[in-house]
Amino acid sequence: MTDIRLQPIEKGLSGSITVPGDKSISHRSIIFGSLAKGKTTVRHFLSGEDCLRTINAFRALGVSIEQDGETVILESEGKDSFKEPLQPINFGNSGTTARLLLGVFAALPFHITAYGDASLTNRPMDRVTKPLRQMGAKINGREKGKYLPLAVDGQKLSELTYHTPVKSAQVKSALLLAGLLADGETRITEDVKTRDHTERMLQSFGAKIDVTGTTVTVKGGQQLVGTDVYVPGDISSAAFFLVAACLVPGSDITLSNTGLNETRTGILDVLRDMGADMEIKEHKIQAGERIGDIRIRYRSLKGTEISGGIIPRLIDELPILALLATQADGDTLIKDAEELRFKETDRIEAIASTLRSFGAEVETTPDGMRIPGNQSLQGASADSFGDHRIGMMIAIASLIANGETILTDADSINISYPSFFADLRALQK
Ligand SMILES: O=C(O)C1=C[C@@H](OP(=O)(O)O)[C@@H](O)[C@H](O)C1
Ligand SMILES: C=C(OP(=O)(O)O)C(=O)O
Repeated sequence: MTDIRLQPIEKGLSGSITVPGDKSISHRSIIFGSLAKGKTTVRHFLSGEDCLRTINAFRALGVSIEQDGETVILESEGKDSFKEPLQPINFGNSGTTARLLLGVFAALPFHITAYGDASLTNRPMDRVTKPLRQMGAKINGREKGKYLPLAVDGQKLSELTYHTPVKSAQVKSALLLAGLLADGETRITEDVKTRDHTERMLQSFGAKIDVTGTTVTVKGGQQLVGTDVYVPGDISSAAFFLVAACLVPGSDITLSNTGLNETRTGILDVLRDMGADMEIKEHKIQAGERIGDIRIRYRSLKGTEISGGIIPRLIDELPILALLATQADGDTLIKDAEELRFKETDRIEAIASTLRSFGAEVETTPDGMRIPGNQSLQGASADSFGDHRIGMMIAIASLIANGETILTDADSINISYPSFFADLRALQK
């Protein structure tokens, strides 16, 4: 476990970078490329630990996957060419790998055991195992299949019509994947629209789906066809530098080729609402995903309320937005974000204890927190708790805290952003 010593910076961030590929889209490119027949070439793939778990799982099923840095080439004959893995599959720290692959494994004619690290072993899987069982899936594990490790006895699944009670793109995606491999027509409805990369990528791999409001319908038995995927920069990674630019006076940075899918751009709406000085140049659509450059310059911001339908559009950005809130003018209130309690850590508690270790005041609630603004931060010794987003939040806090900060367990950042410190240094030149 690496500890890193960090100092406040004296001048604003400047320059332009492209952050690594989107984590959600990178996972899906491997899943769909493996299920497809033919060759799939993925460019600007995120080589973070989570996405490598997804690659390893499909290699264990016999798919040929070659990775050369940010380029991944898959050659597959589709699911009928998969073979039964002889060893348990390790999902590591990755909730997305676990939930989405349970949807796939449930429909394959194999016995597969899967496990994860200590954090993932405590995250709920029944949000997918319950509806998958309604389709006929046979999945067994602790507490009636609530937690990993899980043993899946793949079956021919039947169609499902389901209104999901959790605001989760992982649940929706797991069920759409199972539906694609099942008989009949599967129809998933959610209360609030969550990220829709699965829907977009299914179509770019040649599947026909119907999206009406917040209901997605997929017919089973459609064969996907390999294609080329360019993965946009991950807005959830860009978020750390968007906020850094709003924290450090004099900053003027551009994050080029960033994903602008509107199910992910809640942070841009919040920054605008807080008064940020931001310009967006949208320039292309790749495989159904919008991409553009975001230029942001320092300006002092005001507090806001973040609640309701915007929450799924910025769920992973709440740690870094909470840090920003400590520096805004006025209070910030975060509500309806109970899903934060089911991430790599209980992020409501992890955010609050991290900000408190920097000397800030935070009041937590069951579904969010209230953060007063205009607080001064003191350098701290702060642990990432093994949570990559908390680790990066600590690193950005150190830029404006008085004195030295020691980030312990910095390695967790490799989960989603292995080049984080290199990119931060590039913006400090
Ligand atoms: O579908 C995905 O790729 C993801 C969905 C979100 O999780 P939930 O579906 O649990 O909200 C998000 O927090 C996670 O980082 C990635
Ligand atoms: C919650 C996250 O990921 P996952 O659920 O895939 O572990 C995240 O990246 O913040």
